[in-house]
Amino acid sequence: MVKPARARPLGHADGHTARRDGLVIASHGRHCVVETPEGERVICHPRGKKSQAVVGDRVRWQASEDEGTIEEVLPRKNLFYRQDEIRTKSFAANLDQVLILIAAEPEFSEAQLARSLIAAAAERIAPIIALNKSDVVAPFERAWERLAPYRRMHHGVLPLSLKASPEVDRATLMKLLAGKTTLVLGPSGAGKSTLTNLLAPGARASTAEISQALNSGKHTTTSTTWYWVDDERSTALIDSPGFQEFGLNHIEPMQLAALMPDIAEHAGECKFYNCTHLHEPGCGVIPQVSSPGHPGPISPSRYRIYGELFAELSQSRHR
Ligand SMILES: Nc1nc2c(ncn2[C@@H]2O[C@H](COP(=O)(O)OP(=O)(O)OP(=O)(O)O)[C@@H](O)[C@H]2O)c(=O)[nH]1
Ligand SMILES: [Zn+2]
Repeated sequence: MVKPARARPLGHADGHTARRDGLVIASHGRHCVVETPEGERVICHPRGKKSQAVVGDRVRWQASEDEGTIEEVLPRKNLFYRQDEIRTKSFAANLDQVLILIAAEPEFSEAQLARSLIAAAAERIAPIIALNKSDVVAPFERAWERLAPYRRMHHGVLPLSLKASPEVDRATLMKLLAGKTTLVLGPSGAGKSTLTNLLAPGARASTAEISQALNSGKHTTTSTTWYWVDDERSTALIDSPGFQEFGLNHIEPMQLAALMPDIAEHAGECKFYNCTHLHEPGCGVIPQVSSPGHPGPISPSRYRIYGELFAELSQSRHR
């Protein structure tokens, strides 16, 4: 329930109200919803630029009139964001992991998948890749095949069928998610709402309520929302749109190789310490790229994505 906080003086005789702890569970434009340790929800505004908070932030806030003011954003463990030419957009803070949900259909974009993995790696956030709709057999087989390079990486790929085997999938997911804060990302139609409804059945009603409170009835959607999976409030999912446009402008081109595990594995074998792995003689990466008649550990698609991103990030830096 989103309740306005009452402006009651808490503790201080000099008239100041006390600062209280809170967790940001939704944000929209400049205001956000803060949840107290007791589970009360309060609409808050930042005091200034410095107290601009994102979902997942731990904050100190103070009750004012009928709402609240964020006085301080506590230090973040990480901040997951994307950045394009125009703006930086934060997804969420203080994450334990990112669950990237794609599906047999609609066909997923490997470039988008790679980008989100790079963004997670840059913030040292562990990724889980799940491929949904295993019941749609032929498209699933094609998608599973396309994911071969990702299945070989440390995180692997988790097959799901959220519609056909919800109970089995719920149990599998709960083992991975229990006690953690997980950001769920994925293209439209992959099954994000299905997953959220399966794990946090009250989620839809709670979003509707939050959106309404934040927008005072206007028909705009909340951008990012936090859902508790359990009554004890130890396991959380964060739902966020924006998988489609995953700008990585905050990443240096020379950082890229280190953020792609299959390329990083061979990037230490290059002759030049500042090798871009694009054309240099003595490069340790290039000979490892698989080609017809020359199988190798780096898939051509991953290497192509590396090259495209390198060019994109170099260009955006030279403007
Ligand atoms: N065949 C099949 N369909 C599924 C499965 N999981 C979800 N779907 C269907 O896929 C469609 C999209 O699922 P949603 O959960 O709405 O997807 P979403 O990612 O939330 O999509 P947006 O709301 O557009 O972001 C729905 O029609 C679901 O019923 C599955 O395991 N198998
Ligand atoms: Zn190299």
